[in-house]
Amino acid sequence: MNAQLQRTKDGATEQSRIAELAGLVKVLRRCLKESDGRLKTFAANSVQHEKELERQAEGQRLTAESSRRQLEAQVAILKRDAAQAVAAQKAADASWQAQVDSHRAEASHSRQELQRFQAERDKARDEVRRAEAARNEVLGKEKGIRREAGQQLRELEVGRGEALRLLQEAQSTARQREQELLEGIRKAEATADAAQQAAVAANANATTVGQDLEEARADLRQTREDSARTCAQLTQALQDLSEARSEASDAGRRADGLASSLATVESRYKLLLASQGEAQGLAESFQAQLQEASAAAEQQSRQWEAALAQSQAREAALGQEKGQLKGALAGALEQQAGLEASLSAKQEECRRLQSQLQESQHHCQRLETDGQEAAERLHQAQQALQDVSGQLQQAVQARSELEIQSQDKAARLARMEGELGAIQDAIGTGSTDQAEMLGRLISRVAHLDASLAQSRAAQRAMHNQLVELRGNIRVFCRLKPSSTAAVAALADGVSVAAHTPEGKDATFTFDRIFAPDAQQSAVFAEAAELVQCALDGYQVCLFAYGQTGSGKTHTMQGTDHPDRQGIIPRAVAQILEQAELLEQQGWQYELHASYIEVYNETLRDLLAEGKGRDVGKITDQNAIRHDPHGGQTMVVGAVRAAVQTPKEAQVLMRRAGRARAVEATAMNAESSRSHSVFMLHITGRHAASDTCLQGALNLVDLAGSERLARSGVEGQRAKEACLINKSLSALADVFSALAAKSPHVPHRNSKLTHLLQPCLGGTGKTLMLVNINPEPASIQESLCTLRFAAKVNGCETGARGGAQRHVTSLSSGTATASRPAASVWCPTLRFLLLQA
Ligand SMILES: Nc1ncnc2c1ncn2[C@@H]1O[C@H](COP(=O)(O)OP(=O)(O)OP(=O)(O)O)[C@@H](O)[C@H]1O
Repeated sequence: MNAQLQRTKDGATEQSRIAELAGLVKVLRRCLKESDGRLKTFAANSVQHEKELERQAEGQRLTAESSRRQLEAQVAILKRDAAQAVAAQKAADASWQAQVDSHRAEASHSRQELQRFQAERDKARDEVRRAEAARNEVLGKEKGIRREAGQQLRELEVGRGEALRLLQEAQSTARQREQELLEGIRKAEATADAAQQAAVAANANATTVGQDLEEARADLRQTREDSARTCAQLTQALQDLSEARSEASDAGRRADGLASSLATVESRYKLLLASQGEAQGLAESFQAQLQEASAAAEQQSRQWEAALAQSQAREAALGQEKGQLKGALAGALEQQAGLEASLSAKQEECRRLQSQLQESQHHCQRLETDGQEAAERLHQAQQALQDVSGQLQQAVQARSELEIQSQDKAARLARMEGELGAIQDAIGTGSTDQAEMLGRLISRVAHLDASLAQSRAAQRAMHNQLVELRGNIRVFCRLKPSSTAAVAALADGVSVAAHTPEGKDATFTFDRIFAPDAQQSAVFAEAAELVQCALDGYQVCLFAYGQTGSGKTHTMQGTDHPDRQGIIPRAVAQILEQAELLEQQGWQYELHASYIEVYNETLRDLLAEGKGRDVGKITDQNAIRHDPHGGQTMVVGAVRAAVQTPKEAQVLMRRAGRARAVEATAMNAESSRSHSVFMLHITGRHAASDTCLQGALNLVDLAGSERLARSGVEGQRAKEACLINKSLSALADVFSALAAKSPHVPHRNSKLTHLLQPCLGGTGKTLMLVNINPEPASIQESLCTLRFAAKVNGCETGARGGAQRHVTSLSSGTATASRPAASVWCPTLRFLLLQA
């Protein structure tokens, strides 16, 4: 236009200049009209932008305000809880301390008493021991004395017996001898009497013979006459006489013999008498000795008896003493037993008190830890609050900046309108300023676009911070409707109370609790922001965990009714909707879905065409392939179906639903006997920023954990149940390793954890939806589930670098795993901000 004007100035004629000027005026008018139109459009755009910005700022402010309020409420609750906990802890401490002190004093008193009794008992025992030793000594002595006395007595008895025997022998010998002698004397006397009688008879015979001789002489004379006759007779008589004489001499000899034998007998008798006297003397001496020995023995025996009596008396005294000591000992033992019993009772009580003390200390420690945690959370919350207040201030500042900018813009608009007026005025004088103004306006529009983009980037950064603040492993808990309930949601919206069979109430806190009346849409609204992260290049996993029949499939899939649709169809719809919205910003998204079943530790493609249990079975043991650069995970051999509309996704889900292993059990008429993983691979390309994002959304409906006794399954079903429980425990092991910050996380222990490794490894984002059947009959399973969920809730994945996006350069294809704060542009978030 300037050149045209210049040309006009330089060489045209007046006419042609007028014509040219007229033409120029027309051109200027057209330009003016165009610029007018563009200005109007710009003004409309600016107004729209301004409104948009205002709306965003308002939304931001409201969000920040509500976050601030929530945080303030949380802070207040935490402060109150912490104060209550500290007060309760102090009171409990004081009471326990008092109890412990009193019990300690009692225990030490009892200990002292026990020690005193033990000392007494020891003394009594010593005395008893001494008495027993003395008694044993006395008994030993007594035994020795008795033995000796017995020995001596026996010896004396033997001596006495010997002496008696000898005496008896001597007496019997003496008596025998005496009798023999008496017999001999009697015989000798009889013989002497007989010999005397014979001699008397012989003397009488001799007298008679003399008389006869006289008579014979007389007769001789007489007979001389009768001599012849008498001579014969005489001779006869002489013969007789000689015979008588021989007989008399025989008798004399015999009398001599008898006399000598009588002398012998007499000497023998004398000898015998002497020996009898000796024997008598011996016997007497023996008798005397015997008497002496007997007397000595008797004396000794008396002495021993006295000693025995003494020792018996002593023994009796000792026995009595022993009895007394025994009594005392028994008393002492009884007392000791009593004391020991009381000591053990005291010790028991002491132990109980100590354990109570320990428990209370543990409780105190727990309370302290809770307090510290609460303080930490408070601190974090305060920091978050500060952050949020900072963000709020920033937002307010941004808003005021925007307001200033809009005021600026209004002023500029006014100025521009003025300028326009001036241009219109200056139509006759030239359009140089108008052209400059147009240039300025164009650059201003570009500047406003840039500031709008900046403000959106700030919003995204804030959103990411918000999601980061909420943690990369989050746990929601949903309670199934039930007429009777042993598990109930608390009013704070983040806790449930479970009434245990022991009659206690256990409280569990999670990121969010859905009461039994929570609608599917409300559950999804909370999960939506995580779903959204998949569009930004994150590996996202959302899984439903819980006992069989607790509502996992209901939560994840729901039914076709729009109000009862579960998370999977809603997530797909949201992602498609967002992808469409982001197209306006230059993003092109591609979605591919796979639907994998893990049944009895075998992978199956639920989207495979065909019928029968073996259709889609993936036999390749290495079918799961993870991108080493943190990109998408593929299952080799599984269908990857392109998804462009929610309808297509629905068709896929129906196809998968038909193929899924479902059985009727005692707990659920349609129990899922497998884990199903809906894998949505999302690839976003942004040519202007040379960016390619690869995210994944894994939506998992786990098979229900079950106790075989309750679910009533047998055979193949029981085997299934065992494998289900095994793979669930492998999942629990992965979370335990993450919670313990173990260097090794056992992802490969089951197909399920291997498949979800990128999401469960600490670099992805995970949401666990815990489904609880609150009916009292399921309380054991509910407690197990809640405990496991609490463990998962305690997992900290920040140490592993936190969640990372997978971003590559479209031109070079090089990949970068980036943290949310990196400069690469995140495509989503407006939706999330509105949700938040
Ligand atoms: N929140 C709920 N509101 C209404 N009905 C529910 C809810 N949760 C579950 N149900 C119903 O309870 C029954 C069992 O639920 P579902 O099949 O989802 O359990 P599941 O945990 O998937 O069991 P399994 O592990 O055995 O497959 C279904 O009929 C379902 O419709």
